[in-house]
Amino acid sequence: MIEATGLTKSFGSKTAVYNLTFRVQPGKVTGFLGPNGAGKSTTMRMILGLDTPSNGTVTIGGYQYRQLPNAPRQVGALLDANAKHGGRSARSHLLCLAQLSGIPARRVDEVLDVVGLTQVAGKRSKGFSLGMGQRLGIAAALLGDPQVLLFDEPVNGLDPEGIRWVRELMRRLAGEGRTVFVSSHLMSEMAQTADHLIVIGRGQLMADLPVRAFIEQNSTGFARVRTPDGEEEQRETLVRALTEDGGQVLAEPEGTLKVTGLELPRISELAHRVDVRLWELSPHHASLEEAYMRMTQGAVDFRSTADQRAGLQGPPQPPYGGYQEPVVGIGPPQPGGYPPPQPGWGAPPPGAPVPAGPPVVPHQATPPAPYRPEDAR
Ligand SMILES: Nc1ncnc2c1ncn2[C@@H]1O[C@H](COP(=O)(O)OP(=O)(O)OP(=O)(O)O)[C@@H](O)[C@H]1O
Repeated sequence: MIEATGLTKSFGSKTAVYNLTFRVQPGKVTGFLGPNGAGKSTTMRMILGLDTPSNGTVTIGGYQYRQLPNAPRQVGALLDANAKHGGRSARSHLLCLAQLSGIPARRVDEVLDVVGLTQVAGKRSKGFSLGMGQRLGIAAALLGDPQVLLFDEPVNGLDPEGIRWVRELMRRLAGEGRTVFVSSHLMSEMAQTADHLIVIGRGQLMADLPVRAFIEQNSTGFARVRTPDGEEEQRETLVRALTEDGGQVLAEPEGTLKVTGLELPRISELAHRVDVRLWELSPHHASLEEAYMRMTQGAVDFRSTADQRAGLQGPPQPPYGGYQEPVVGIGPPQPGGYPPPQPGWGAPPPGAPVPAGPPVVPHQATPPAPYRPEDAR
């Protein structure tokens, strides 16, 4: 198990990680998520003794990494796939690492096989693609057959087949009872890989919970409704009834309606009342990606703006301005697609985990601007 308590790291006046407390349990894949610059790599480096915490502690199996007996046999990590001598072949790179850690040389061929690099084992790694480099980094992490594994963005540069392979590998390693801690930006990937999530923003803990609970607590449910095709009047009648009853209705390109703010039985009742037949009425949840975006929106360090093009003339427009997602509701259609979020719609629902607030413990480090739920609106 990995255990962090009050973990803090400052670089000069920059606080990269602030007061992080969490546990990473064995037998599970724990996803470590956060926007760019959130502090994921810094945290992983502190776990591995590569950075010294400014405050707090982090241990693996009760020991700080540097105190761990025979650490390379207990902990394997992929931090930076480029951290290798490009002039060496994949095999000799791994052989060097094995020798340094007292690992038998035959293990090198085993891990090359596991990551699918046997055929290029004699080639210099500087000619490797990003994906091959990632595979070599994963091979190095597996060398000591460790019980604890840390992977920083392991699917970076991998093609879909490679991504699936990493996913299966992580699941298999956790299934063998190992502790697997993996950072990623890809929520969709984590949804399929992780059992548990630790989410940070601006170095602070924002969520620590099972994937399923994360989705349930952070996603706004919605109903998808379909009225008989070609019966526009029926559809308009239903939209009016739903919006008058407090629902928000969005037309989807496939002809269905996305309804929020009303329970399914209520939608059914209203449809019955206005005599509209339904071809579909189904419950849905926002994806993990949507929940994550909403949670971390206020803690993003890097934001893009629309390209103003310095007054340059834009490319020619299609004659009718291109496709715009229609907005259904009473009144004239609004420009720009979806209407603005309503109060309580798109914001974290009641009961959602409250992100780490202002510090309670006096501290030398300057906390980063605390995340405020209103930032996400
Ligand atoms: N050695 C360093 N010196 C100064 N600042 C640093 C150092 N290492 C990290 N930082 C800063 O700390 C913050 C956290 O960086 P970190 O790399 O841990 O984030 P991350 O979540 O891993 O980001 P990414 O997903 O983009 O890799 C960033 O603002 C970064 O610029």
